[in-house]
Amino acid sequence: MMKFKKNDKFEAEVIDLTHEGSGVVKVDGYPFFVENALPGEKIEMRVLKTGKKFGFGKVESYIKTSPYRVTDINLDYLRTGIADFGHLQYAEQLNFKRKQVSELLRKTAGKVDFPVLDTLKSPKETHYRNKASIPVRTVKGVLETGFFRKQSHSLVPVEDFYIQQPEIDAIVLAVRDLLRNYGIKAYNEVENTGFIRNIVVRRGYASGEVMVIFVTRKAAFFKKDDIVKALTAQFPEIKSIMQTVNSSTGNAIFGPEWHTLYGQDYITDSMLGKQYQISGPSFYQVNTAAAELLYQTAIKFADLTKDDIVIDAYSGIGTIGLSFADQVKHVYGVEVIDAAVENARKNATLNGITNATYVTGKAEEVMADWLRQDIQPNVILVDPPRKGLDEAFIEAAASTKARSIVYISCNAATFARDVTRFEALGYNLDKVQPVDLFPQTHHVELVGILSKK
Ligand SMILES: C[S@@+](CC[C@H](N)C(=O)[O-])C[C@H]1O[C@@H](n2cnc3c(N)ncnc32)[C@H](O)[C@@H]1O
Repeated sequence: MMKFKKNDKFEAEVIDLTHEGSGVVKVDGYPFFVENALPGEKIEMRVLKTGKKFGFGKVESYIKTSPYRVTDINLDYLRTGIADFGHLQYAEQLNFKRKQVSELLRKTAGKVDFPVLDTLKSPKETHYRNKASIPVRTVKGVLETGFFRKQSHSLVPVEDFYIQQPEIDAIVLAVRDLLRNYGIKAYNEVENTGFIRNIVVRRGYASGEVMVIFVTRKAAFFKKDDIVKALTAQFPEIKSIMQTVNSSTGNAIFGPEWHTLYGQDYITDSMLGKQYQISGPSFYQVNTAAAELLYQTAIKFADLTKDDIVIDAYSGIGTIGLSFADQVKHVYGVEVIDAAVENARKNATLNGITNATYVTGKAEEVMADWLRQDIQPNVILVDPPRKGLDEAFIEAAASTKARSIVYISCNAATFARDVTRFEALGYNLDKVQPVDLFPQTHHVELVGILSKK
């Protein structure tokens, strides 16, 4: 039985860290999750909330602190989740991520002591993000840009986002000031009123080209021309200003309607020596330099030859397949977002690549079509979103008897689940390499390779 109630205080030892960066304290087997508490620390804790299976606590004071603690972190970064691992030294973040992958492989895939490789570190530990998606709300009567407090929709105003390129922060602030000056109303999600929901800024890591996207509740944009003129005069690196209209009440950022307010509907950046056009709705890895390491690892694992036919499933704008197309016979890509497929086709042309075919559709359906067309891949590379692979996709992929499945994952839990499915269909997990694409945060990225038994 839980013997504590709200506001009780007691001394406790922090024994673990959740995958989202909260410290874990256990009293008679009952866990409390505590923000800003690291394993090995001794704290005086105050109970915030108790539930049936777990509770939440707050550090009142530190009796002993961890040698791995970062002491000068702005606590708003932990509270908002902008950098929910920002209080842990970087080398320990890398260890924690490796252990987490290893633990999920044990729990979900029954792999005891699988030799997960040491996490490859990101070339940049802070200020690495090439994209910001910043909510706009009214706080104390003033239009503000910032980030939501964890598990809430209460906006904490932020000016230095710590993990974003500083050039992006400067543009967000300039947009905020223009919106204030022209009296534009921030979105109110409770009443579904107001105009500006989000400001999205994407900046090419190598090119420095910038796209600004206004996410609005309605199409009619008061003072649009003045805002566009002022912004482009201040930041000549802005090559594209877009508006997307999202009148839904859900959490999705982009709406179905897009308008080009200035310049092109894309920016160009380069990765691994190739040029890529990126449009507003398309996915593009947010940490370019670390993504290059991730792709290089995937390519090394695939051990490609000139005769290989490779499927690049969940291909986005083609950044993976096009980076190795000149080493293989043919690349077949599939991606559900049409604008991204258009980018991928254009990107193939831009880089003089003629042996890559891109199809719009769901990977699980297109994979079955390819089988019917007798396309016989030697290697299948997958890079799905967090929910992982559809069972129909796994069955179709395994039925090709491809030499290897190279699996890039942003969710080690669904990766471990899908590994068990592939293993039941004749594949063996050989290697797993975490690559840190998201320093200072709990997010884990990895590449694994499964070989035909
Ligand atoms: C993690 S991103 C990877 C994109 C690309 N490989 C890259 O590295 O930039 C996952 C991609 O899968 C796409 N996607 C989501 N569900 C899909 C599905 N069922 N079939 C095909 N693509 C899908 C998303 O639009 C997104 O572009």
